[in-house]
Amino acid sequence: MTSCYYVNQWERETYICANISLWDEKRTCLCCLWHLRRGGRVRDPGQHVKISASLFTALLLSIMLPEESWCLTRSQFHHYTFIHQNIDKANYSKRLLNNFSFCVFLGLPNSRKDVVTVTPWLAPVVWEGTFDTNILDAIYKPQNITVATTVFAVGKYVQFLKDYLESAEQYFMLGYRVHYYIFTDQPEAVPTVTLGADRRITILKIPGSDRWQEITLRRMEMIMNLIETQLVNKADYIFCLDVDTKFYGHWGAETLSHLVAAIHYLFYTASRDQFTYERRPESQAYIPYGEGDYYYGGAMIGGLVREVYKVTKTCHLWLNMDKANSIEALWQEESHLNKYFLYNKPTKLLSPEYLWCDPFQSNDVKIIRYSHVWKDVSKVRPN
Ligand SMILES: CC(=O)N[C@H]1[C@@H](OP(=O)(O)OP(=O)(O)OC[C@H]2O[C@@H](n3ccc(=O)[nH]c3=O)[C@H](O)[C@@H]2O)O[C@H](CO)[C@H](O)[C@@H]1O
Ligand SMILES: [Mn+2]
Repeated sequence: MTSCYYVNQWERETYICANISLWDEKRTCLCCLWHLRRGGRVRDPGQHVKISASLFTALLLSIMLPEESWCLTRSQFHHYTFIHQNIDKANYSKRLLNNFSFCVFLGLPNSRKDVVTVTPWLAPVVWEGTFDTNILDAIYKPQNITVATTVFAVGKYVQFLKDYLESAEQYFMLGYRVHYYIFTDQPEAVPTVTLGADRRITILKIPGSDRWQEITLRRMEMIMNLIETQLVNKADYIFCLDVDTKFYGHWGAETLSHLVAAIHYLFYTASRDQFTYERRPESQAYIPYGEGDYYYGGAMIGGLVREVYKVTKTCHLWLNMDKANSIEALWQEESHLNKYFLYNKPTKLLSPEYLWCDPFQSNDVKIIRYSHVWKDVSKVRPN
């Protein structure tokens, strides 16, 4: 057993990281090790603080930790996530809630051996088989949270709304308070969908556009404004989603975290130099070859409202800077999001189960939860 423990103030999150064997030998926090291995510098080494042995031992014992790498994220918001299979559920969460104001995320290297379930910075990657809905619901439901979602349906994309909404009513955050915000140039075309208890829709009228790139780009600014004017203190979490999509399976509390990104279905096995990042240094979205963690899809951004606010504000700023320099990133705001997530690591990643595309198939993806429907772009896009 290790006798070495640090609280690592790294990126804006606080992690407690431990890997029993690595720590015994090297006395180095895993996050830093990862940076060192990649030729980078250790960030803020002065901020590594030892926590008390008794707290650490209590944590280890209380969660019956397997001797593997794991990570805890401290939360000022007092929410707790625990993902593990072999524990006495009720007893566990009670003990944890009583003893620690920690939000525990366990990337479970053992639960799925065929896919990557934890990132190099020790954020979990959510796959089927890595979480327990009963535990998560027991933790989140009493907190009475509100989950906002935004979706844009401009021009011919209003045709996707019906399936999007009806399927979300079947699978998305069931049992939680959900507030859909629909941005559209045709409020009258929003279909009437029967909503479950505690779920509602707000329609926001926005101008149309004759460039699809413009529509997708403008989302950042509009979501930022929505958060500023309507969501602060009204919603806890937010998911910003594409409309040309459908839910096919459970999407629940396992997706909640500070900052959540989804791995793009085309790139989850690709190497970083194959990622379609923006490669022109003139753009604010520029990521050089040799850098990058994952390629994230632009069709899903999630997390605490205040975290997503920062994403949209930063991307909006970068988009404006690019515009002033007459450059548009290769994949519009998706390119900027990828840049943002490179320097502000998501605290949770959703596997491609949560951002799939209908015609594709994969052995790793045991269940498709949310997917792009096939669209003939020449028929639905204005240009
Ligand atoms: C899987 C995935 O991550 N998809 C991303 C990808 O292509 P996509 O092909 O998925 O982009 P898209 O055509 O679906 O456009 C993104 C979204 O903008 C809205 N819209 C777009 C056009 C229009 O005429 N009306 C309208 O309402 C709509 O909500 C749509 O879902 O790249 C885009 C930017 O280049 C976005 O980052 C998408 O999220
Ligand atoms: Mn789309």
